[in-house]
Amino acid sequence: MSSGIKRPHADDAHSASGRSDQSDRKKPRDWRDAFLDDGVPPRDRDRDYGRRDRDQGRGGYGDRQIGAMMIDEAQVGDTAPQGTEQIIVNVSPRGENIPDGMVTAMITDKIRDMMTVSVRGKASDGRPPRPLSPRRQQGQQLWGGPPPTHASRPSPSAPQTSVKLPPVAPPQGKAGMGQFFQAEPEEPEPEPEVVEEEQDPAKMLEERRRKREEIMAKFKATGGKPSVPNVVVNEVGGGAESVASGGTRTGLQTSTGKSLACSDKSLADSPIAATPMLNNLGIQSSNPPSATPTITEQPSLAHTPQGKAFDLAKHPFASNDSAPLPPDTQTPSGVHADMTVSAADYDPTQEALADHEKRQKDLEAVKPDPQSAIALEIADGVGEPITVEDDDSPKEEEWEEVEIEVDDEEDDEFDMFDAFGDDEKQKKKKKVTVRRLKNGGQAGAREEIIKKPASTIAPEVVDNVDDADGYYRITPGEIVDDGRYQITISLGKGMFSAVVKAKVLKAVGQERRQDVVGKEVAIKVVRSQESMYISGRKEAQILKKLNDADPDDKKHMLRLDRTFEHRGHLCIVTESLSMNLRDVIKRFGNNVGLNMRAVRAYAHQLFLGLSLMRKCEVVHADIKPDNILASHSTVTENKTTLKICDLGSAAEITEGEITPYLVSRFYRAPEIILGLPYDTAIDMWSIGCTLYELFTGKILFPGRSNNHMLLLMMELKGKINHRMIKKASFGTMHFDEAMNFIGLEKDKITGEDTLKTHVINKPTKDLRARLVPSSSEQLKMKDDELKQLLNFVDLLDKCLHLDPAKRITPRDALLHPFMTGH
Ligand SMILES: Nc1ncnc2c1ncn2[C@@H]1O[C@H](COP(=O)(O)OP(=O)(O)OP(=O)(O)O)[C@@H](O)[C@H]1O
Repeated sequence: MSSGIKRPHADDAHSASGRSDQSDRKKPRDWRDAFLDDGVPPRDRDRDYGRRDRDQGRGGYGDRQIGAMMIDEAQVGDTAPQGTEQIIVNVSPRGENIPDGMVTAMITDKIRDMMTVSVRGKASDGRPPRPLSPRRQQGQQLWGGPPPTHASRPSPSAPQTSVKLPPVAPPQGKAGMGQFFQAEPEEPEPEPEVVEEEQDPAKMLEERRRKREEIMAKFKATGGKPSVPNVVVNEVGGGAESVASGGTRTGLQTSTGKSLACSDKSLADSPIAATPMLNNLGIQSSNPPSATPTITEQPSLAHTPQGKAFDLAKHPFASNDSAPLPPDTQTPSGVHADMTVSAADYDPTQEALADHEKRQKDLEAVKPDPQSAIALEIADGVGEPITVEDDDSPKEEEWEEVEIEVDDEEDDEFDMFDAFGDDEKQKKKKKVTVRRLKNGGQAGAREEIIKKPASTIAPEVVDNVDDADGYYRITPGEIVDDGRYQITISLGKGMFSAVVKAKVLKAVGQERRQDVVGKEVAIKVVRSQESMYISGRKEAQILKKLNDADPDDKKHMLRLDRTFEHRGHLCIVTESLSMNLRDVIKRFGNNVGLNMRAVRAYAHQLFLGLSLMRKCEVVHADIKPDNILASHSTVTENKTTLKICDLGSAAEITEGEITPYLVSRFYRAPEIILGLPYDTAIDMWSIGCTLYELFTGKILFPGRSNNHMLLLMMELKGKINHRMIKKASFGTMHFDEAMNFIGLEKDKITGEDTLKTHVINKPTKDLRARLVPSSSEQLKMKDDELKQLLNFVDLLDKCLHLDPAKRITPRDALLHPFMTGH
């Protein structure tokens, strides 16, 4: 049985401040602006664009209606000088049924043709082109050619001059398309030298479609979810109400089109993106197509090569970075209106603090046994020994910490007045903290642990070393542990500790190879509370076990140096790393997430870490972006190597005690909430939630409570099986006798808590629909990008299996096609 010390996690209502309004998301400016002719200045148009999309319930292309549009004409701006041209392509509904992808390809091809004309064209009379007006020059900086700005366009009221381009023979296979691009020059135009690569877009598209269908067919069997809404809510005492979202579908199509938010990214890595047109638009991707990550780098079971640099941010035009907003998070019903919670805005510490008391109450049921816990630590040889005296006192006695004054034994310097026989010299006093049992602590006879006195801070500040919450007050420059370390800066603060960066000042003990003078370390200064102290010792003990099992440091587990005590605080010395993954999301993927390559590289490292824990039979029990640290390369500024940290909730599998508050709520597996026995599979669940968050920048299950968490899980993954519910310690809190889910919800009108019975048969939401763009957008993706995205969805699906027995293991995850690329 465990020590009974488990860290509390919040379970209160999630702050509404964490919500992000998706409707505020702007569409990135892109080359499609060239096809808008709404007379709105570009910046305003961006905003308006989004509004129209929302209002009309379709997305992405403004007035252009997908599947029913034609390219009307290409116009050369009336004021364009010879040899250059301003191109405005009007896209207007005609009723013809042209697939969206084809329209895009047609437009892009045509514009590229036109740009070719622009580059190669010369005036028939040999004159150089007329200089551009300043306004056009400005525009040309953006376009590298004609500016498509509002100012340079004909106003809606002014007659537009439609001019035919010089005769550019439509390429083979484009029969019929040429008519859409009829444009005539205002003045006789020079005969351009048109060098046209022979292309057959229809064939190209057909080929892509065929490949795509092959890929989709392969994945259909594994991940497709039904599109039929099927969660029915029967309000107790009321009529049935459907809470099905509007966003469910066959798994590949988005009904709202909002998934197109990131769709423009697809162009950068697609063959289309490589056209001079995009280059001329000034759209530079820091991850050009040639740098597209290959997905066969190393055997996945091997360790990740250190320092292999990769970008983190999503690139505005990278197709595989599509992370559409979950359409099913935007239900007007309001039931799940709080679904979209930005990962960057979420602060789990606040939540943990709010729930601390609740958790303490919960722990009272299982009284911790500090004696056995401490004795166990000593037996394991973690850190420095703590004096523990035999104690046969009753366990129910309460502990207290007090400060007492004792003689300073170190005050034994030569005293010249001794020579005069001053035997009565007063010894200096110093303060020490002792921990003793409240009921039997008379005359100090029951003192248990003598903590180290303050040795490096002036006595006058001794009383003031902790703040009101028991955090040690950090003083940069302070020297701790008998001159061994000097604190430099604060690195972060959690529920249980303040973490500082420090420099090694002296190496103590030759056996400590890690003590290199000048080396930077992190010191976790645990809060001065008994439960946290014990929890900290346990953390060091488990970290040591994991490090010992990974002597070559290949499994992405934080490295422990040693522990010591400072002024009543347990201090855990570890390697010093850079920012945690929540900060990485905030900095490189705020609200949109990181790019697929980074997610894949991080996933690999996390699965390796998890495989080590599984091998050592250790459950981390608090995996979340906050507890995963990235290393910092001062050379490349890359955050490429991860380490799993904060093992304060970790325990041996055999110690796993049933508590519904283990793991931070958003990352909490269903078996914990239900009160079932658990193992390392709970960490796999948390990693699934974390990977989703890394890729989308959104929290997957932002439940307000454990009960709400279960509802969100079942909406996405279907019903929890009856076997699990029957065995669950807390099953009756969430399910009725007929195994229907009982949801605790706030009444929208009265605000009162009400119970609703949910008959859940199948999932109503779809992971794939949340992550994979619409089929028309898929046409713009490279095949391997689409395959990788679908593999990612499949892997997440397996990490998030409701039944822990069926959840993917770390080893299988490392061999999954998303990781191997096969
Ligand atoms: N080795 C380290 N190097 C750099 N920063 C660190 C290190 N360890 C911790 N930190 C920073 O301090 C923060 C708090 O650390 P940690 O999560 O271990 O503390 P905690 O008190 O156990 O927090 P929690 O509330 O998550 O349980 C981390 O999120 C991280 O930003």
